[in-house]
Amino acid sequence: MKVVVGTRGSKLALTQSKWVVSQLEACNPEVEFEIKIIKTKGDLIQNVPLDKIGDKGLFVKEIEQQLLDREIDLAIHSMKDMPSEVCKGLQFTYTPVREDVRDVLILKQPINDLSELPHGARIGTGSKRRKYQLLEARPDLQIEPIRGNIDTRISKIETENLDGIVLAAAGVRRIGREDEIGYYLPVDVVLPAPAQGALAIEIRENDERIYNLIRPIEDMKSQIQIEAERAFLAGVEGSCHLPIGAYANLEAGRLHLTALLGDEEGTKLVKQALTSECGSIEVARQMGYKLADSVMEELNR
Ligand SMILES: NCc1[nH]cc(CCC(=O)O)c1CC(=O)O
Repeated sequence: MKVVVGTRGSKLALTQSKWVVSQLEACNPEVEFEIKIIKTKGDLIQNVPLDKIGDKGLFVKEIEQQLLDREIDLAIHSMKDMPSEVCKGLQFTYTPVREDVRDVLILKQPINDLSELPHGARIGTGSKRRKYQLLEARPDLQIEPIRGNIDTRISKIETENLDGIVLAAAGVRRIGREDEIGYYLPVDVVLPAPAQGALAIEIRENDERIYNLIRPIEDMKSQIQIEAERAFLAGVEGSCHLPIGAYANLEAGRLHLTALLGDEEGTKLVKQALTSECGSIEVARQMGYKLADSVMEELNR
């Protein structure tokens, strides 16, 4: 039996897809997996700032269409890049175990505390979530907009003479550049994006044949956390135009969900947390929606 796996062609996408495929091969020795690279619209307009193109589906639509058309059998994405609404006719399986959720600074000189960054340091990021939270901790920083894949962004430290840039730890580690991480931003300083560090395996709805190949690498704990974070995202109808963060941690049957929402200009950032007994995805989702309502209420007060 042959199974075709669709992925974007960026170094990060390919590395993580190869990692998932090697896990799947180990559990399904009788199956031949083939990786198929699919170009998306998002790959073709690398120079446009992300908040100008808005639509999150940009990096996934072509891949989802090939799933629906049976050109591929499963697709692997960064869950963080997936729109909160799942594509009709498709479903996510329970994600494989999640990487480090934190954001990091890539710096010329590593630091041990955010206060060690020079006054007025120039930090590159195109994300409002990262920008406004960093400015809350260090109002003197000069945030410069940057885009591109991870290698491109890191190279901008030199070419645009920056002191550093912000990236997700997960991506930096996956492409093997974690030596260059200069500081791990604690989640209580910069709350990560919903589902940061998590992968999504997408299949056709009710495709039991393919789902059965994936079941052995599912991770229920990651899934509960991610469902709570993505329910928050769906609840605030998250777009790339607003700073949105969410991080859920499941410990001893209790889910701690922290979430952040701000306005477009960053004049107001609301952060709230909720803790509850949680043993199922349904409860996790309800917590996400509940926190979304409460955060929106405070933002619009
Ligand atoms: N938006 C691009 C993107 N999608 C997923 C990751 C990193 C890996 C992850 O969070 O799973 C990145 C790069 C980044 O934000 O630094």
